[in-house]
Amino acid sequence: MKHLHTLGFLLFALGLLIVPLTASNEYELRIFMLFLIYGIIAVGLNVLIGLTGLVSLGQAGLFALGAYTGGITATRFDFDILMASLAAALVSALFGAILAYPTVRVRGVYLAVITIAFGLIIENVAIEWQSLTGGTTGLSSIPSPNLLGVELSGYAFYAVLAITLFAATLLTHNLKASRYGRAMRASSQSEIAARALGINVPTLRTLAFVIASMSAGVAGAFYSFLNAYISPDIFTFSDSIRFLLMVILGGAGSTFGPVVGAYLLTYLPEYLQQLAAWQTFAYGALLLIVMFALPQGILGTLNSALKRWRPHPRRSEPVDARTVTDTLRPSAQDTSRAELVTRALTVKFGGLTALAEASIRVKPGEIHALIGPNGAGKSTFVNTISGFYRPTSGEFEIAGQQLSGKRSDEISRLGMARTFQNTELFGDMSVLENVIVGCQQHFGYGLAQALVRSPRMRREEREAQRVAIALLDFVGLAMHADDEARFLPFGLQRRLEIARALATRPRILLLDEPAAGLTTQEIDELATMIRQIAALGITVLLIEHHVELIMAVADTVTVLDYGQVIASAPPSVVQRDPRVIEAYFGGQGDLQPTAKANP
Ligand SMILES: Nc1ncnc2c1ncn2[C@@H]1O[C@H](COP(=O)(O)OP(=O)(O)OP(=O)(O)O)[C@@H](O)[C@H]1O
Repeated sequence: MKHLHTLGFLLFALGLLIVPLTASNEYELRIFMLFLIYGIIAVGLNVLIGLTGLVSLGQAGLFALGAYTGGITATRFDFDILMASLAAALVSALFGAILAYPTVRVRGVYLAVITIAFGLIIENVAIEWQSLTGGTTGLSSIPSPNLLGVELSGYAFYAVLAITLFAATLLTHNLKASRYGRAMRASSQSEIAARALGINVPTLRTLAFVIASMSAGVAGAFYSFLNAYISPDIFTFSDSIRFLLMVILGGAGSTFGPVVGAYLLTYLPEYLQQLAAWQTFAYGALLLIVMFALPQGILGTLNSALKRWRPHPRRSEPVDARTVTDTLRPSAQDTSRAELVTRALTVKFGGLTALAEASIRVKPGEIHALIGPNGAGKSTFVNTISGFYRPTSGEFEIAGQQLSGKRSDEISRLGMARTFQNTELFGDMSVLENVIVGCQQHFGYGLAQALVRSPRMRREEREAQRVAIALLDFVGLAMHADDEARFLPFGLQRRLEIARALATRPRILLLDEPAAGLTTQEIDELATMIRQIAALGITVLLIEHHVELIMAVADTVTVLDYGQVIASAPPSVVQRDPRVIEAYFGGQGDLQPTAKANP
């Protein structure tokens, strides 16, 4: 795929060089320049839609903001094209960040409505703020573009647009292949898993909004120079839909998809002009047909076909067995740092007390099982100490460090990793990528380094790959490294979740019902793996119903009933504790491995 992308960029550059030469008149060149401007919007919007999975129907508003900022700064302050587009980028980025704020709370259709409202507000402000925008008459006499005092002729302006689109495509391609793009894709597939791996999802979404807004803003400034005139009716809601369609039609998430989409949706209306009254109908019908036939968009479908057609790469790199130990041990070596203590932890849901003053001490380096009948509060306990629920009262800490009140991503970065009762993998990503997302919190490279693929970025990515392969080998999945995670059998998906959690280099690993749905042989293998993990110095908190597994591996068992801790002792003691037997069997039977623990 890497070589295909290089070839793609070469062909793209060649196309951008050759096409303007084929333009026989100024009109044709202008249409091509319009495509470049739309391409810049679509490429930026692709970061939002294709990577984070969020939808904006307000891009025309941001495009207008950029156009007015560019037009006003050029006419009033004599800004050249560089300064005007920088100003437009800044203003739109600011509005993009504001627009991103609600995304922390809402998604899906609500987010779409908010972005529509934003677009409409901008359109109306452009109409009403006459002294600045010229109202419905618009802003005319925008000077022809100049760069550092040199006027840009038709072809020179074309070159500026072409270079910008090429650079935007390259930068977003680099972003996609970096920790940022990977984290964006991960958070769109499972937000809770992303948070549990230390990813700050709201910040990431804000970044995607800002990138999409900046590119719309810059495109807007270019547009004001190309048109020399702007008015509110140029930036309508239907333009927002067109920009969205460019991304979806071309292939959301693919590198060149938005460029192809922008090309088609710039030229299609032109070609369809001959159909006179049928133009809009034909336009809509064509779009419908393409979307039905190619739901992943043109390049998205092509990419999938290529993946199927190409022989599946198998990793043959030798796995360095020491890597797992080297990676995991340093973080867990100082075992005193791996103690988890909760004090009178209480969680109430309305009138229901799910967890009642639960005080539990998980000693460093031990395998500590948390059991209890259905509804006892185990999941509530796990979700609270991993930062997904806020405790009503009480506190908890790792190695003396207070964690109550911290977010799930912060808790993950402080050394607590978890798996989920219902596996939460990033299904569309490869098995290897899933584990690399886990490694990411130890990366040091920043956004600028990601955008230019700096040597540090490449070094850290290579190192993460090495660690991820070693971890996959550890859980017996190395040969599946390049498979898509969703195609793994269930038992292997559970192992992948463990490898991914280990990639964060945790001090404490929470395993939430890891044996659920596994065969007897898989459970035996899981027991061995849990012991190996504990041997590395990592404290394991195991929430489980499977009594055999608990008796086989646990050093201590804590029993919850109606949210209260009713016992905490070695397994042999707990299984004879009358209170535990009462909780499970109403006073009859005993908690032997053959007994069913989850009635
Ligand atoms: N988000 C929530 N809102 C309201 N009530 C909840 C919520 N989560 C859990 N509960 C309630 O809290 C109690 C404890 O539930 P919890 O899921 O923690 O138990 P559990 O021990 O994990 O059960 P299971 O073994 O079935 O997973 C239950 O009565 C449950 O209905």
